[in-house]
Order: sequence, then C-alpha cells, then structure tokens
Amino acid sequence: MDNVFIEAIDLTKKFGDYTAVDHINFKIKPGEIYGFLGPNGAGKTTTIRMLTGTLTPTKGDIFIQGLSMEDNELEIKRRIGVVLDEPKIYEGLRGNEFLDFIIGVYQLEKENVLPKIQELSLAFNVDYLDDYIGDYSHGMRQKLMLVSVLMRQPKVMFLDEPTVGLDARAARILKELLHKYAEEGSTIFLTTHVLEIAEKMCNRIGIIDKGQLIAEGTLEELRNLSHEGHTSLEDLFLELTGNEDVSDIVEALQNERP
Ligand SMILES: Nc1ncnc2c1ncn2[C@@H]1O[C@H](COP(=O)(O)OP(=O)(O)OP(=O)(O)O)[C@@H](O)[C@H]1O
Repeated sequence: MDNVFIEAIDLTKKFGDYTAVDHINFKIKPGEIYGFLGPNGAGKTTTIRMLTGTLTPTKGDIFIQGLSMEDNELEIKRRIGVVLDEPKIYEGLRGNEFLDFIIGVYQLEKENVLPKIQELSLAFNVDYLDDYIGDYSHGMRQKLMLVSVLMRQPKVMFLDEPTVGLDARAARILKELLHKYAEEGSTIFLTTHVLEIAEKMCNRIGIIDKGQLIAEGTLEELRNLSHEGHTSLEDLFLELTGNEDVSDIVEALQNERP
C-alpha cells in the first residue's frame, strides 16, 4: 500500500436514482501526474470531490497515502492540496491576508513559507496581493489558489481543470512546476477536458465516460487500445467515448449557416 498515494476502490456516487460515478477503481503512485479525462457531465468533479473529502461516496473506499478517508478525513485534508475549478475564496480579504489565513490554518513556519510565496508570485505574475480578492478576475483567483496550495508543497495534489482561466504563460509555468514536484515524489491528480493538457502534462491518463472508467494507461498504452489506429489523443478520446461522428455534426452546423 505504501507505494500508492491515491486509491479508489469501487467508488460510486448516486444522486437519487442517477449514478454519477459508477464503481471506479484506480491506484496512483508517487511521482505520477494522473489526468482524469472525460466529456461534460462524465463524473470528474464528483470523483474529485469524493477524493478530497467534500462529498461522501454512496459506496466504495478511498485511501490517500494508505489512510482510509472514512477514518482519517481530517488528517487527509491536512495533507492534501486542492485547487477547484471555481475557487471560492473570501472576497473581503486581500490576497496576502488570505495567504496569512492559510499559513495559520496549516500552522506553517512563516520563515519557510514566505520565500516560497515570493518565488511562486513571481513565477505566476501575482503582483496584486495587496488588492481585495473580490476585485480579482477568475484567472487571478486561480493563480492565488495555486500559490496557496503550492507554497505548502503537499505530497498529494488535486487540481480540477487547473488551466482554465490561466494565460498561456501561467499554464506553461504550472506544467513545469507540476513536473518538478512529480520528480520530487509528489502525486498530482488533475481533471481536464482539454486533451492537449492531458497529453502534455500527464504521464498516465484515465478516461471517464457516463460515470465509468472506460480506459486507463500511458498515452502509448491508450493508443494501442484504438481499433481505428488513432494516434492523437483527441481522435482516440472521441473513439472511446463514442463521439467519433463529430465531423458530421460540424458539417451539419456549417450547412445551417445563413
Ligand atoms: N449535487 C448533484 N445533484 C444531482 N446531480 C448531480 C450533482 N452533482 C453532479 N450531478 C450530476 O452528476 C453528473 C456528473 O457531474 P460532474 O460535475 O461530476 O461532471 P464533470 O465530468 O465534472 O463535468 P464537466 O466537465 O461538465 O465539469 C452530471 O450529470 C451532473 O448533472
């Protein structure tokens, strides 16, 4: 168990009669950047919410660094870092007040963490820490959340659509940083529906569709799954999720133009 940082066993979430996540199993090791890929409504956010302890599964187990979520939710929350798609942060605080708050909550040593804040702020062009969060754009909030998580260097990180709202420069910096953290032994679980991101950032990819994990592997392994000989992740993704006939749809839409 000790060489697995994130484990989902038979993970299931039902909302009423609807099964949003359907008996999912995976194991993610230290040093892996695992991309969780799927079309809209496939169950990515629901899965990440269960893995981070904000949503209780209907069935199944979660282990983070060998600790069961059921018995160790608080300790797991202390250890992990989470950046959600729509960061909900205190609008009435200034950026640096929010970071101070996080330093207090996690009882971090200021002298260790302040240089990291400086480094990360420089990397992500976060030069607005004196301003109120309420006045930030989505991308500015996203970058503040990234600073607040990365400054702690958690060994297990969950990022929901991490590049949405980031400009090209910030997205590139994030990619480089995640690779560096993975090389140092951290595990990163990220969701995306941007295939290029999965292709460039992740060393293993799981594809979820209608709540089920329909394929998993390195890009190379996934390519070998293609019956049609697809080599691009985009074509492969469309083949596996049964959405291959998009060209017909696009053509039909073009024909509808006045
Ligand atoms: N609280 C909820 N109550 C009822 N249904 C929900 C709830 N949360 C999610 N769902 C449903 O579960 C399914 C999976 O949603 P989820 O947000 O996990 O998808 P996703 O893969 O993250 O999609 P997207 O890429 O569009 O963000 C959807 O059909 C959604 O409508």
